[in-house]
This record gives sequence, structure tokens and C-alpha cells, in this order.
Amino acid sequence: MNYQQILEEITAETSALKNTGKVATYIPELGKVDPGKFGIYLQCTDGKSYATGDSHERFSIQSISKVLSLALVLKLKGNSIWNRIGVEPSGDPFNSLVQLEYEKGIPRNPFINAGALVVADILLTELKNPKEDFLQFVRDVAGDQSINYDEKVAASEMQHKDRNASLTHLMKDFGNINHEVDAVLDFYFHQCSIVMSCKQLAKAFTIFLNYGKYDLSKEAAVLNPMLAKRINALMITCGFYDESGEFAFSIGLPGKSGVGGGIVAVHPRHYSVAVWSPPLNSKGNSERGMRALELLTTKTEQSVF
Ligand SMILES: NC(=O)CC[C@H](N)C(=O)O
Repeated sequence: MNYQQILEEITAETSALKNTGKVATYIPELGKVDPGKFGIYLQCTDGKSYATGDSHERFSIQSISKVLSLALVLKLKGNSIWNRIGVEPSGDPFNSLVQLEYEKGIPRNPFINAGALVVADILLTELKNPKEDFLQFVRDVAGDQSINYDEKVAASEMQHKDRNASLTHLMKDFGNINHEVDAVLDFYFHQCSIVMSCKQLAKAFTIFLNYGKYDLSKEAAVLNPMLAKRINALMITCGFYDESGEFAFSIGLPGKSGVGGGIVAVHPRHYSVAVWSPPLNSKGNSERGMRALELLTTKTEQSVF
């Protein structure tokens, strides 16, 4: 398979499309990003990698961090977390409050904001130095010690925290948040503010390949086979909020998006892939990124279906 040629075709074909998406501005720092940026990085299980465009440039990973925080909390706590978070798609936007009220403060899944806020609350209990320890985990799985938080983005989110603060207060009232609301938000916003390139993201997501046994740079596999299987299942059912069905339908891979315009997807036997294009569709997912991944699974005939 000539992956490099396929990535170049995808870059050319998607650049010719009219992009109707909009860069996220509800976090003002994110609104400063150049909407024309585009990159893809594909990491194959045979160790080879392929890239085009701005694939080495770092951007705000935002909700992609929810997969990494889930991986860490599952490693530390195992299945005991599932009495505080569900595993069903929400069918609602990522920051919706409606289900939380009638489902008594138990978030539908770990990839909507409410679920990731509960994960952050658990990690605050489990980690000695939460921000340092989480960053170290991300650096280790990506095999790159230069990865960092973007303090400006974290501060920008804290200034516009009202929606996430509402989610956290409501869950605290139901007894599903143990720490102070601002402490949970500060940790969660830092997770979202991490800046990584497509290359670093594709490398980090190799922990979900080959039932957790694919190991790029680590001495021991980070995830056991059951955890890799389950996190991939959650990515395919819940990774794109109320567009998860559409992503499975047109792309057919487990994956996760973020409002920074990044998407990471995994073909458990063949590759991990990260794509970045900041303009978002109305569901908060990268418009050109979705199109690029649809072309990738169509041209390679490699999706999980
Ligand atoms: N979908 C996202 O990427 C949202 C993450 C963002 N930090 C928020 O909480 O609103």
C-alpha cells in the first residue's frame, strides 16, 4: 500500500473542497489559530510512518485529552470507575446539561465534558501531583518529553468557565464530585490545553493498537488487552458526541476529536492517524479532518468494518 501517495491525494482533494466550518472562538485563545492549517500523520504497526502538511506543528488537543485521562484512570482504578460514569453514547452536544439532571449526576460516558470532569475528580484523588503526573503520562505514551500545557489556553478557559462549572456543580450536588469545583476545572482545563502535533498524537495513540501490545518506545505495554479493547469501543460509540454515528458510518474507525480541530483515529490492526484542520462543523468536529479520514478509509479499504 502506498500510504504516502494516498496522504498526498487526500491533502490535495480536501484542499479543493469548500470549507464551511468555523474555528472555535468560545475559548478566545483558540480563535487566534490560522484556519488554513492542515496536517496528517499516519503511524503504521510495522513501525513506518507517513505525513503531509503541518503534521509537526503543535495545536491545542482539547477533548482528545479525554482519551488519555481515561486511559490513566483505568490503569490506576480499573473497573471501579464505572459506578460514577456510564458507557453509552449521549446523542447530545459535548457540553450538554440536560441528561445529567434526570440521570442523577452520572455522565453518559467519559468523552463528554461531564464524564471527563468526573475522571479529573478521580485523578485528583489518585495522583500525588495531578498536573505533573498527568503530563508525565502523556509524555511517556507519546515518547516525547517536550510536550507541555499551554497556560494561556488553560487561563482563557478558566475565564469562560460558566458552562463547565455548571456541569461540575450539578454533579457535586448529586454527590458525584468530591473536590472543590474550581480545583476540578483547573485540572480539566489544563488537560485540554496540552499542545501536541499530529505526529505526537499518532504516536501516543499507538497504545490502542494490537490490543495494547503494539509498543513503539515503551518497555512494557501501557494498557492491557481488555483496556485497549474497551477504550476503542468507547471511541467508536462516543468519540464524536452527537456525530458519533456519522463518524462510524462514513469513516468506520474508533476516534476522538477536539475543538482545536484535531482528530485522532485508530485502526487496531494497522495504524493510528492524526489529522488537524481548525474549522469545525456545527457538531464541534473538524470539517476537513472528517473528510480526510473518510477518504483514508475509502482509499486504503482499511476500516474496522
Ligand atoms: N469538545 C471539546 O474539545 C471541548 C473541550 C473544551 N475544553 C471544553 O470544555 O469546552
